[in-house]
Amino acid sequence: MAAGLQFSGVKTLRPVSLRGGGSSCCLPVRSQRLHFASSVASVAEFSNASVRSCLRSRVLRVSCDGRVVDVLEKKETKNQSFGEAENQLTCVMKFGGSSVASAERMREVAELILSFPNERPVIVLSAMGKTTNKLLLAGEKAVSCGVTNASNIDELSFIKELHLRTVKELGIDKSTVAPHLEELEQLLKGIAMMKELTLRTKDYLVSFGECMSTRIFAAYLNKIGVKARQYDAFEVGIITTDDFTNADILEATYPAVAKRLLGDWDFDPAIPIVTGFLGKGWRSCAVTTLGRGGSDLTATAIGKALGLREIQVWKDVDGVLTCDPNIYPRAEPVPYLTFDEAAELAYFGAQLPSPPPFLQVLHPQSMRPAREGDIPVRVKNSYNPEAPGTLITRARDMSKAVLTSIVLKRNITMLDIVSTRMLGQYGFLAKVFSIFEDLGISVDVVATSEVSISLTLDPSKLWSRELIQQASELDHVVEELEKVAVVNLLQHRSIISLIGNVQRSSLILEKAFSVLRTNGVNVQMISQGASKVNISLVVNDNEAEQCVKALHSAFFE
Ligand SMILES: Nc1ncnc2c1ncn2[C@@H]1O[C@H](COP(=O)(O)OP(=O)(O)O)[C@@H](O)[C@H]1O
Ligand SMILES: N[C@@H](CC(=O)OP(=O)(O)O)C(=O)O
Repeated sequence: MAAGLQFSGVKTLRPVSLRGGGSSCCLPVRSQRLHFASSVASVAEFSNASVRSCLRSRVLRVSCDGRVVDVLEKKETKNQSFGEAENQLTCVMKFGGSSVASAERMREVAELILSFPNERPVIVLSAMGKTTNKLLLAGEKAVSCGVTNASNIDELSFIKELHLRTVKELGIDKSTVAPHLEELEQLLKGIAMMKELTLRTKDYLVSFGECMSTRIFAAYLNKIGVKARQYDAFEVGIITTDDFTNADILEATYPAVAKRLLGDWDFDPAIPIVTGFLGKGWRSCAVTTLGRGGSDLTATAIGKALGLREIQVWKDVDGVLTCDPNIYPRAEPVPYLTFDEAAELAYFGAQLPSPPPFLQVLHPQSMRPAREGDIPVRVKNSYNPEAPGTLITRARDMSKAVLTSIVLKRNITMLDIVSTRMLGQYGFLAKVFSIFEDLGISVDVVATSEVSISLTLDPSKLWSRELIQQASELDHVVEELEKVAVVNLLQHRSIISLIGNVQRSSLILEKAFSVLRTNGVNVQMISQGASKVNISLVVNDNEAEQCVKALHSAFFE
């Protein structure tokens, strides 16, 4: 089991009074910590100021067998802006790759953080600029370039140059990243020698991006007199499944992260600078990643773990927009969203991770921890902090809401499955879905009649596999389905998701179909999910962009 799951056995010398849920009790802190580990609700109790002030006393570190290892005194901290130890961590601020792409951007981000003197944030960072894409490309080249050429891979030179230039321009020590760059080169040589890049190695390879950006930023904050402490997510308690390149965060993460970050903050306050995107596989103990764009999920998971007031995700756009600005530049910011709307938007907005560019506004799973912890998420523009951005909360005034956003998911595989009537209706549906379950493939959009099912396959589960494996898996699905049905595999389809107030579905559909008819587009499948915020339409890939533009004009302009 991963080390982050274990409790280190930190306890205070005296009992504390803990109030929460209307009752109060008096227990040694060790018991409280074990108690809060078993319940997320108790994390909020742990954040309680009265508990904290008691915790900031002398602390015993004890070994697993109960021996006292050392006694720690809380240090007095002279901290420029985040000074008083009574002050607690207030929010998460996550900055994506575009926000920390250069030394200049890092300076601006530091200024931006300091422009909120009342906040004591946990900072989550992605890799600088396009570092993740470059690392993946370097890994792919290493497979076939030969050991002697591995050091000369263009992408490696680019990454070295970017990081060394950044530390130089920020006036911090080269040693902040030099050992990582050295190890990265060795890793690429290893890949070249093995002529193989496994998913596990891929995750280790890309982790260098976040490991370096956070070290640079923490060193820079310390240099300008703002006390900061760097954390690697895989050391801090982000525990995941072992699904390399697309891992899920496990429940054990929340108490583990709270224990580590709150414990350190209580003991010696310094702004935590945490690597986004990364985790630690609970069985393998190896570095995992949460899927492309996964730093958003790191941010919301930390927000939930610490029971913080707000989670801010800072992007290069003025918030969540009415559609992808790369498809239609006249897209406009959406001021308010519910978690449900944002989750659907993020899920159906997820793009193929390769080839680059790879642009999605929010990680598809990122709303889950925020919704579970009921913590507002604010999407802001780090290039334009004045813009109000988008506020995502549990509920919002829907009385005037019709359509909120239009989302396009391209390159989808659709299956038309018509029963051969060998099975009854129940047996047919059950058989079809059991085939998907057995093969570990999830389904996105479904429409059924008595004897047929049309569905689209969730590409994110397929993306994490090698291309050749994807093709053989699709063949396998079709082969299995053909035992009970006539199957038509349709590729190059797109899902257009209309996110909004589905209470007004007739109005939305009337308008949408009028636009599609005018544009001569035939919808091949339609589904209104139980979520009540999303109507999905499937069209041909080559018609999809034109449809999104026309729908945007009709609904928003
Ligand atoms: N509906 C949408 N609203 C806002 N941005 C979107 C949307 N759909 C796609 N995008 C793209 O997502 C990008 C997200 O911003 P970015 O700064 O790249 O985030 P991060 O660095 O956190 O991944 C935008 O630049 C934009 O191109
Ligand atoms: N660096 C990772 C994780 C991430 O979240 O990045 P960004 O916040 O720049 O999308 C990626 O590119 O996928």
